[in-house]
Parts: sequence; C-alpha cells; structure tokens
Amino acid sequence: MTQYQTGFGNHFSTEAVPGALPVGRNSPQRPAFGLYAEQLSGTAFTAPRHENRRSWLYRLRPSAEHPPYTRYEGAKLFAPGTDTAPLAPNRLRWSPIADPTAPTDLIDGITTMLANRDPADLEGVAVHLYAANADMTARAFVDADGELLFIPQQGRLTLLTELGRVDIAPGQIALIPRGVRFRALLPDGAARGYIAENHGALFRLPDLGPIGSNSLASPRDFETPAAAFEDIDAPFELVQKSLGSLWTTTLDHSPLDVVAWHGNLAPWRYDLARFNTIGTVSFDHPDPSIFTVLTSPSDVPGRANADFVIFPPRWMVAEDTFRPPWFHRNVMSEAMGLITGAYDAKADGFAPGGLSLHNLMAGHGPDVASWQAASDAALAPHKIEDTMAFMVESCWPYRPTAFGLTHAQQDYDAAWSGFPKAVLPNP
Ligand SMILES: O=C(O)Cc1cc(O)ccc1O
Ligand SMILES: [Fe+2]
Repeated sequence: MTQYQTGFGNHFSTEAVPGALPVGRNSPQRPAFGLYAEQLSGTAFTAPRHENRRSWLYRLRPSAEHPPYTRYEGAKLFAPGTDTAPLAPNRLRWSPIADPTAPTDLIDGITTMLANRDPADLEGVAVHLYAANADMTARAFVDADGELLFIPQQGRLTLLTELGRVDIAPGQIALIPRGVRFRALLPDGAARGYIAENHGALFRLPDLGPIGSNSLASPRDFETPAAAFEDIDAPFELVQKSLGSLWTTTLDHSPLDVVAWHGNLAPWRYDLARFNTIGTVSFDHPDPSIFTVLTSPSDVPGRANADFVIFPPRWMVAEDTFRPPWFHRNVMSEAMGLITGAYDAKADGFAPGGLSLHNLMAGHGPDVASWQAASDAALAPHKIEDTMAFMVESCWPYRPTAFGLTHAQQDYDAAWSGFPKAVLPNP
C-alpha cells in the first residue's frame, strides 16, 4: 500500500529500510549499508530560506554513475521546439489527439503543443498532451528542464519516482520536481491527459490576501509519498529532457534506487475535489485568479510565470449578472484544457482532452450560444456540476509547435461570429 505524508513543501523524512536515514547530519562519512548520499537542489543554494527547496537522497548507487547520453530518436512529437514562422494573432483550439495504435508508453506518447521561453532561460512553461497504452518497463524519464505537473484526463497513472510512488486518477494532479527520475505505469491499460512543464520558479500556493488564512487549496491536502525503491540489477534506459531535446543512456540498474530521503523538494499529489472554491455571493463575475491552485511567480510582483487555475463544480448565485466568463482581452496568455464535462463559456467544440489558446490581447469569452443562453437565463441559484476545466496562464505569450499549428481546428473563429449588433435608441 502506498503511504503518503501530508503538507505542501514540508520538511519530510522517510526511509523504506529502518536505519537508512542518517540522524543529525546529511552526509556521514559512511552512510548506513553503504548507501550514497546525494543532494538534489530545486532552488539555488542561496535562495531565501522560505523559498529554499532541496532534498537529501540515500541511494544504492550515485546518480553520477552513468554512461554518456546520446540523442533519443523516439517521441517525435515531444518537445520538438515551437514553430518559428511569425505567429498570427489568432485564437486556436484543438480537438483531443488520437489514441496510439502501436504500443506506446508515456515518453513516446507525449505531444508538445505549446511553449514559451527557452528552458535555459529558467522561465516559461510548456503544455504537452499525452496518450499512452503501455507501461514504462525497464526505462525511466527525467526532466532537467523543469518540474512536471500531471493533469490526467482519462485513466489512472502510477508514477514510480525516485522519492516514492504516486497514484493519481482523473480529477487529481501530481507534480514531479525537476531532475526527479520516474517511470509511469497505466493501471487501466491506457491513459490520456495534460502535462504542464514549468521551467521557472517552483509552483507554490498563492497568497490569499483578504481571503484570509484558509480557502482555495489547503497545504494539508497535498500528499507526498513515503520512500520506496527498486533494487533491479538489469539494463535500464534513462531518457532525459535537457535544453529542449531528448537524450538517452542505459544504466545497469534501476535509477529508482533511493532507499531513504529527507527534505522539502519532493513529488506530491492533490485531489482537485479538495479545492475550496470561492465565488461571488452578490453580483459580477470575479477574475479567475480566485480559482488559482498553484502559482509560479515571475520577477514582476503579481505577474505569474505560470498560474494553474481550475474551474470546478460550483454554485452560481450572482444577481443581475452575466454569469459565465465575460468578453475580455488579457495581457496574460491563456492555455486551457478540459478534464471532464463542459466549460460554461463554450457550448460546443471544447471537448474533454482538447486544448485552446488565447494569447495576449486575443479577444475571447463566451461563444454565441453560451452568450445567448446566459443572457436569457432566469437567475435562480444554479449549480454547475460534473465539470473540471483548467488554465495554464502565463505572462509569456505561447507559441504552438508545428504539430499544434497544423492540427488546430479550422473554424474556431466561428465561435464568435454572428453576435447581434447592439441597438441604440433613436437620437
Ligand atoms: O477565457 C477563459 O475562459 C478563462 C477565463 C475565465 C473567467 O471566468 C474569466 C476570465 C478568463 O480568462
Ligand atoms: Fe480568458
């Protein structure tokens, strides 16, 4: 049974074998059982204490022991770089990608759709889709370019990481820190979903301001696994994403060999149903920042490198108000996905597993049918149910990959065509 420790960014201590974790120091002359002590840093050594994130790992072999990497030739649609032609300021939307036909594990099942900034800038975010039907056996993946936020849409994922096992199902999310190796199993035989790859400052819980000391995502609902390891002496492929491209090497053992660890840089999972959703109890539709689960700040106060925002089931009670998202043009860039159900601004065409992009200053908002329905609705209290959309909002405009550009829906602009013109009174 998987065990979890709770709390966001806590200092955890865990050992899968009693006595494996050193007491009172990080790097004893001879760690227990001949284990190797290794520090994994998620922030600069000198980051302020409240931002400083690192863990100490005690493993069967040091991760320094590996042959040279060579170019990985699989996963043709994973991180191929964004299209370089000038990008038209069009709104873009995508239907779900096709299921794989051949056996395809998580690595090979990733399609990169959107990215902004170069990973070497240590800023920006990429949005990937995945569709896989095979376990990762005898191979692991590691992302040196950023932390990975998994957002399953169909099928469970078991993420066997260096720091323990994380099980998630659609409706839950999981984060794997930069540099943590893992392999993914598919307990349902197939899985589909989204990955937000964050090159910038680590995702954290947003400040709550006047909301107070509670609400939105509670730190206690984040679950970090207890130490668990593999002791496998057999060839094991390790695929690494580094500076935007994929590399491979083969170890003679599983790299998931961390017997004990302590620290505050670790994978976690979170159930979106635990999110305490806040909304108006009077009038008007508040900015969607009230739905922020996680934020990765940029260097400009209040301007996120990436916000992970959700649109969960909730009561709509606003009086004399157009209740769905309003028409707007935003200096931030909005990538959106749908985990289940329908989204209240789009009557049609935004399917679970699909994706949309409204880059900076793109006029968007309710489509004609949603606008008409919400304009005509009797404003009784109404519960939006069976829905879960999300947004990865970034201050850096996104660029689609070549795949993204060639696979976008052709008729998205029609969502906003045919609005009746306002009629002014006769002068
Ligand atoms: O565009 C969208 O659908 C996302 C969004 C939702 C909302 O309630 C207000 C603003 C906004 O950008
Ligand atoms: Fe928007």
